[in-house]
Amino acid sequence: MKHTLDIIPLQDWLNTDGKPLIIAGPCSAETEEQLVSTAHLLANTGKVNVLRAGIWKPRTRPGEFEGIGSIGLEWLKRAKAETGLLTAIEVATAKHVEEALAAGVDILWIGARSTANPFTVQEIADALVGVDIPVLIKNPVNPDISLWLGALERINRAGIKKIGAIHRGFSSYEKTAFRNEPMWDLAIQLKTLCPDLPVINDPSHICGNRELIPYISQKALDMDMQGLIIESHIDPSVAWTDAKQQVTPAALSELLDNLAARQAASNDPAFDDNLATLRTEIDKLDDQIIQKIGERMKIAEKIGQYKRDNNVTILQVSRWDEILQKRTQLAQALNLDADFAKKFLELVHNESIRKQNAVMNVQPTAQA
Ligand SMILES: C=C(O[C@@H]1C=C(C(=O)O)C=C[C@H]1O)C(=O)O
Repeated sequence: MKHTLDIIPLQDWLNTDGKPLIIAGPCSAETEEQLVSTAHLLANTGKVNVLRAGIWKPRTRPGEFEGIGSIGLEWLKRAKAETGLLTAIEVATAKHVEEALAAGVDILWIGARSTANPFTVQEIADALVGVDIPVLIKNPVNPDISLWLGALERINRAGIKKIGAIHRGFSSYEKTAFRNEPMWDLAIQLKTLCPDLPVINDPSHICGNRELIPYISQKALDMDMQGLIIESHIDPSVAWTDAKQQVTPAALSELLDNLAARQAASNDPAFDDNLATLRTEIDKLDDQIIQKIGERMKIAEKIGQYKRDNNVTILQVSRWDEILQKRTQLAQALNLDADFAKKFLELVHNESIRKQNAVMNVQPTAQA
């Protein structure tokens, strides 16, 4: 099902010359000198559209640096006046919104912790009624697409049509190479539900370290995302926050140069022809896969009838183990990922069990 947000497309409110939107700047505004000099270096690359800076920082523990506060807005004004860069900051309360608007900030974003809290998002939405300013909404910390959509809807209902989403990854219990798990499938779901919604990737917060940023940035462009927000500091080694994930403006410039720009479509007719031929093959194979799965389920149902007539359990662990082992081996021999093969087989097995259960046992309807 498609989602109906009333959106003004990104290219109608921000000209990026057909290139991805690049937002860059320090995690936190620390001093006037740090912010303004970083802004100049970023502007001089000619590759940055918007200067970002954290003014109020949501920190996990008290006692850490919680942002420089309102004075930082004056520094941002100066950076904008001197470089011509647009400016963007995070807002988390109605007061932040008021101050940001009064300071002439160009773009607001809502942070991941705020997106997770509908009261906060509503407070921000109420403060934005009657205002024409672009608002970007980061995914909530927890992998819940409804919360992300809900926040987009709240802001949209306040009359903000210049909206976008920022994919910054999700908290996960498992420790991986990433600070926040990308869980690309959620960003893909959002793009599928809201095809007109610009989605921007935040590789800095996904990675938590400089080294992985180029890889994630390229993947984001390959996922047809419209831009990148990357933390950049004049001297990351002395940054007051997120030191490990910030890059110098020079490193950012190099990183952007090395990204392969991709288009959503090609205008080469030969490419289109070849793609169409290959897609026909995929269509045929998909049809066969679904047909074969249908046939397999019919046999499982037949087995269910036998089991019912002979009072044999549905689940047969040793048979299932054997299938899992043999088919995963086959999958690997065919260059398929073992994990993928396992997940696929598990899905099929669960459905086979559901089908047999339907044959063998009548499920009572729950009383209202
Ligand atoms: C179909 C059967 O029942 C279950 C489903 C299986 C399957 O779908 O392959 C395998 C083992 C059982 O857990 C069976 O016993 O063969």
